[in-house]
Amino acid sequence: MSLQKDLDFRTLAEAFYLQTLDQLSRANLDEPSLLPDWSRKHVAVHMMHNAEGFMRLLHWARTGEKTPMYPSRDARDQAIEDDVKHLENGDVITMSHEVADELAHDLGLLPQDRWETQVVSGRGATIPASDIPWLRARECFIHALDLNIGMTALDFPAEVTDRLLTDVTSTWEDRGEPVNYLLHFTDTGEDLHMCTSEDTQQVQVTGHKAEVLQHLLGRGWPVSGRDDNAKGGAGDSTPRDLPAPPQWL
Ligand SMILES: O=C(O)/C=C/C(=O)CC(=O)C(=O)O
Repeated sequence: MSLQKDLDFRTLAEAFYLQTLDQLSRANLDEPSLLPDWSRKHVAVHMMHNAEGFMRLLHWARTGEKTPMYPSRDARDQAIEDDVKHLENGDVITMSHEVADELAHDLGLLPQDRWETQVVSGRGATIPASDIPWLRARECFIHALDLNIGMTALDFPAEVTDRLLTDVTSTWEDRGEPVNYLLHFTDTGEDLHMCTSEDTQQVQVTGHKAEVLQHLLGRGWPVSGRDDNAKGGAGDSTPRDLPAPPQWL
């Protein structure tokens, strides 16, 4: 995947996320997100901190000065809780826009020959700086769903759905997570055998590629007006029968 493509995905994703956030009033930012124990405000604050963390990694790549994304995972979690408590809801929405602009600015500052500089992600993985645009893009797309206003993976561009499916597979493979899925996509007619362990009982999932993706991401089955979905999904396995997938990140 080219760097320019990932930069374009990031721009698109940021707009997708901010348009979702902007539909919330100040008051309903306090309501639950799709993530356990997190309000929508937790998601929004995390997204601001995530952009700031990626800016620290871009600084690292640009200057060589080692500036980690977060001091530690615990410090990251505490900083989210602190800002949820202390920031006004209206300020969180305004600052979310500002920080996205700052990140776009910093991405534009990185010279061509610094993109392959190795930095350390917030999850401790050593990555080239060129991974940052896509990592931010996927945070934006997935956390837009977590804001819990009814946005679904069916709203993602098809290329993003494909890319996220590849990410889910490679993450499970890298982690040695035993999965054995036979996926049938009703929109494209494709079958995908996503298998890291033949010994694991096979689970068959049938639906639009985006619906299947959303399920595999652990965000439930999208509620839509489609007839086959209303019946619980066409094919061998209805969404209601499906076991929860392993956590992917
Ligand atoms: O998705 C990844 O592999 C990496 C993501 C991050 O480094 C960002 C975070 O984990 C975070 O902001 O909490």
